[in-house]
Amino acid sequence: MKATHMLPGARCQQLATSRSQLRPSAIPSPPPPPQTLIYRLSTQLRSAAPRVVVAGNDSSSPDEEQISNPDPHPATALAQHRFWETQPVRQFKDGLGPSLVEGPIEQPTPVDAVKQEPYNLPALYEWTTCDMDDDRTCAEVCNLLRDNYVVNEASTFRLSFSKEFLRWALCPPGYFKSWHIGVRVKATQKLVSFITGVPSRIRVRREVVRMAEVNLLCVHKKLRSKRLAPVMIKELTRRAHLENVWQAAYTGGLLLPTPIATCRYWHRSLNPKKLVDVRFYRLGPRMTMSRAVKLHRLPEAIVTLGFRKMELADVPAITKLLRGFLSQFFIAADLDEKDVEHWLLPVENVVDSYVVQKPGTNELTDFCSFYTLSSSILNNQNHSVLKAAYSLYNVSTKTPLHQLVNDALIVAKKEDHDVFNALDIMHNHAFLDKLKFGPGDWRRHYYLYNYRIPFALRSPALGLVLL
Ligand SMILES: CCCCCCCCCCCCCC(=O)SCCNC(=O)CCNC(=O)[C@H](O)C(C)(C)COP(=O)(O)OP(=O)(O)OC[C@H]1O[C@@H](n2cnc3c(N)ncnc32)[C@H](O)[C@@H]1OP(=O)(O)O
Repeated sequence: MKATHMLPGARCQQLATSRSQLRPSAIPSPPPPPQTLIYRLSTQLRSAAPRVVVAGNDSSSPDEEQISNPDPHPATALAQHRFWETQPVRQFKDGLGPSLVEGPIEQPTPVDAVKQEPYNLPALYEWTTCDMDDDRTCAEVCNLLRDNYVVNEASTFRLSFSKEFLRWALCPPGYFKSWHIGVRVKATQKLVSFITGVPSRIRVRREVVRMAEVNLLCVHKKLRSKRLAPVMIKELTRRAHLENVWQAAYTGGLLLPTPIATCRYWHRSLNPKKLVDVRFYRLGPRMTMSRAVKLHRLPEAIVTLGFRKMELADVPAITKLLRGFLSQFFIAADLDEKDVEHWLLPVENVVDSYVVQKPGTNELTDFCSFYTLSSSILNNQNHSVLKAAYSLYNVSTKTPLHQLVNDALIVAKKEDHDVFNALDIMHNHAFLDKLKFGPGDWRRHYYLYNYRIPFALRSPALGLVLL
């Protein structure tokens, strides 16, 4: 699970938004519209309640019509990548098709053959392992990210991580401290770069693969474009290999070789007035503030009988519900009870989960969850923080999905979130329009490292939220 992220893969996309009634203004200009299979298929898909999720079907080989669709990322149109062209990832020039083998690209070596020494850094810098339990180190990481992590193009918002959030995101069951990697200036000990991985199990089709979920890659603004990022990535890769982990999952807004799927953030305004004030939204020509407020008004009380906050005792039932739900996606998180306890049990201002308990019984029928991540609002006199909720996993077996998520919107609003974000993955497309989410401008690419999927997946094929 993760992220990047949400978030954070290129998190700026979370900050960009448009909607027919509320239009973006100074928010990032969209990348060129992808003339892609993914895009066309996901559009078609909205009308066609998908159960499955390969760009085509769920049989082991996609049919002719599906594989003859154009490659979403034809090699001729794309930039060269000095670093990525050397890595075990599907290259743009490989194209797509059944002749390519699905699965690991490189085979593992014995762990004792893995390079034992860290990669070289320029002489002024040194490696550090960031102990997130240590308050001072954790604060240093927060500060590095606060000043240097993802901003939107107009530089009006920057993602802002609390210590609690970082500990939740970086210390799941079985995590490796050695995967929380920093670089310091030797002379001053200032932290200037960071990258993290957390261990996870991800099922791709029928294979459950141990992976690192990589996130929070950050290089200090003054050290950009000096090829430090590839060294950070190689060092994390080396440390993952030392733990016998040979695959990774990550997301980002940058187009690199080669996404397994591309999805988009949708935004549901909870506090339209503030969102307009801080220029997250711009009112469309036929929209007034009072109409926008009215349009986005939510009921005061939740609608679903038996809707309540998740508790520790719910973990086994929720794990079962979630595993059943996730089994239908081509690629999905493989979560056990320990994972569910860590990732989904509520932590104030970090993660919220709600269950629906059938009245008069112990049966849990439905589940919804979101995490909280704020952004600093730069250069605004009235507001300094934008509080956003990000949809995690929503499972409905009895309550209609849109009703369940509407109740999540109501509780998120009560907890002072300004906006509720959701990716168009899993079954989310089924509630986005209905609940007045608007599509954001930026896309988020999902990647696998050292694992080839030889066809394009539609975003509803993804049963995996990376932070
Ligand atoms: C088995 C285990 C494996 C584990 C590893 C799995 C892979 C994990 C991969 C990491 C997943 C991270 C997930 C997240 O955290 S996504 C969030 C990324 N962070 C930000 O956007 C924060 C603000 N930006 C920065 O701090 C810097 O601009 C960063 C650090 C992003 C690049 O620094 P800088 O701008 O100074 O560049 P450079 O001169 O050092 O290096 C240039 C090279 O780096 C490639 N580059 C640039 N950005 C990214 C990116 N987001 N993913 C992968 N590669 C990236 C770029 O294409 C080029 O290579 P090539 O195009 O020439 O080939």
